[in-house]
Amino acid sequence: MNVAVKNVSFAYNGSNVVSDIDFSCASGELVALLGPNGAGKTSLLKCLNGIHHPNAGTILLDDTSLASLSAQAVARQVGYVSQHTETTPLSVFDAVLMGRKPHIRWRVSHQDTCIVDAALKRLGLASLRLRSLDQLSGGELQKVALARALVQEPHLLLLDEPISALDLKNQIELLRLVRRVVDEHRIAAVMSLHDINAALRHADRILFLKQGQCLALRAPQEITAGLLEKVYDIPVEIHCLNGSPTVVPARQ
Ligand SMILES: Nc1ncnc2c1ncn2[C@@H]1O[C@H](COP(=O)(O)OP(=O)(O)OP(=O)(O)O)[C@@H](O)[C@H]1O
Repeated sequence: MNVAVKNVSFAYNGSNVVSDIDFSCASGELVALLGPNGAGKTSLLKCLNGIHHPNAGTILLDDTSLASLSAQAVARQVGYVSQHTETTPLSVFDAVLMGRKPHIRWRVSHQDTCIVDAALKRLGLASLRLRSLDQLSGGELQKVALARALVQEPHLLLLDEPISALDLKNQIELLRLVRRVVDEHRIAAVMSLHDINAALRHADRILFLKQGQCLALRAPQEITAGLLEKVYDIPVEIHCLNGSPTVVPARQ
């Protein structure tokens, strides 16, 4: 799927928190959203999944306006991993199965349960299959949320800080998994992150937001220390480590 965001603005109570954002994300592309707290990353992601309605601009999913699609049609195409996962007494299996809802016609099929089991295995959640969500750790919940979005088989995957509660191994594995899904299934993905180095390693392009505005949209190798200083108001250095640009705090 190709996604085109054209001059999108969004406001809470009349005050813009996303202003005139313009970018595209092609099939097979992973765009990272970076920026300080409160920059508008979550608000922009919620515009992309139809939860929020922009007060200006348009979002096109393969030339179809998102605003013209029913909630069901959006759910068939767009998967969303939110920043906060609700804990309910549902089992892990049932919670992930809910991701199949947009595709289920009359009843859950054998194929649906196979897809769910495969996602649980892929994310290392098989042993927690029957555990209640309210008995999971924050990191396990984050992986359940990704599994639910993956079984939806979306054409556009939206991820809001998907690694914030994960340990190092799980962070690396989850981002590699997202990268693989994007590459293998040629889906488009937009992911907000606070880990700049993870974005540099995994994203094709990075959109920097500050106070709701796009400061830059660049490929990882085009990012400069000056740009990061402008975004985060703190001096940094970029060094090449194992062939990848890596950001560290500037020596004082
Ligand atoms: N429901 C709301 N009503 C009013 N203002 C809100 C609401 N939700 C968020 N905001 C404000 O909108 C702005 C953008 O918030 P948003 O959550 O999109 O930022 P973010 O970049 O995702 O932040 P973070 O990195 O801290 O998660 C912030 O100033 C925030 O205080």
